[in-house]
Amino acid sequence: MQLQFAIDTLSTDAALELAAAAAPHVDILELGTPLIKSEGVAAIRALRAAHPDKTLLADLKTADAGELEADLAFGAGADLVTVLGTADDSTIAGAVKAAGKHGKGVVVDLIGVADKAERARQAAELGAVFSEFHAGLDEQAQDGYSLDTLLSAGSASGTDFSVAGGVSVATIAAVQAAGARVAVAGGAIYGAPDVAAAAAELKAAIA
Ligand SMILES: O=C([C@H](O)CO)[C@H](O)[C@H](O)COP(=O)(O)O
Repeated sequence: MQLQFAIDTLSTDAALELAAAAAPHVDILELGTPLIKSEGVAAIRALRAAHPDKTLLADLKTADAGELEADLAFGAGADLVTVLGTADDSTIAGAVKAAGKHGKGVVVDLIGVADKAERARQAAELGAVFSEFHAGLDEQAQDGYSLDTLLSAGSASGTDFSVAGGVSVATIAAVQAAGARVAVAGGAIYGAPDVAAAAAELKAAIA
């Protein structure tokens, strides 16, 4: 299983600092949605320049104009982009078309999707490389939130999937046991006092 670091910061400088510390211990560097909204695709160019050989995921969470938005991010150096599972099939298909042009890939983010397993199967048919079983920061803050629901749905989907929703050192082994292709961790890394050590600890837990 791969480890993806969601860099949910607001400035490119902060993202570069976090990425430099965590990169040796993670497989995928994710430019978080807040970062891309704050800094634009210039942040993708900066991370690409600093990490020429690392897999970069731009968490665009595209809802419309899939081909246009994906093309922008791939052109700036992203290897993977996210499109919302709640978007129209044609939006996902458009992003997949752009991915084909650049030799890159699309991840479908299932945040807010009721039947995540079924939508993941549809996303695979539309050409997504995998789907992200995701509970966002707002859902995580609600009473009774549990990662287990995401893990069961991911396993039941029969697709390649990632999991995001407050993954931590306490839960990452369960993510791996559920059969995920990628575990996504944001706050557990960028919120730690020692970012490099936190990333290394997560990686060691799934080695
Ligand atoms: O995608 C995310 C969220 O919607 C904010 O943009 C996070 O990157 C994702 O949830 C992973 O972060 P943690 O939940 O803090 O691990």
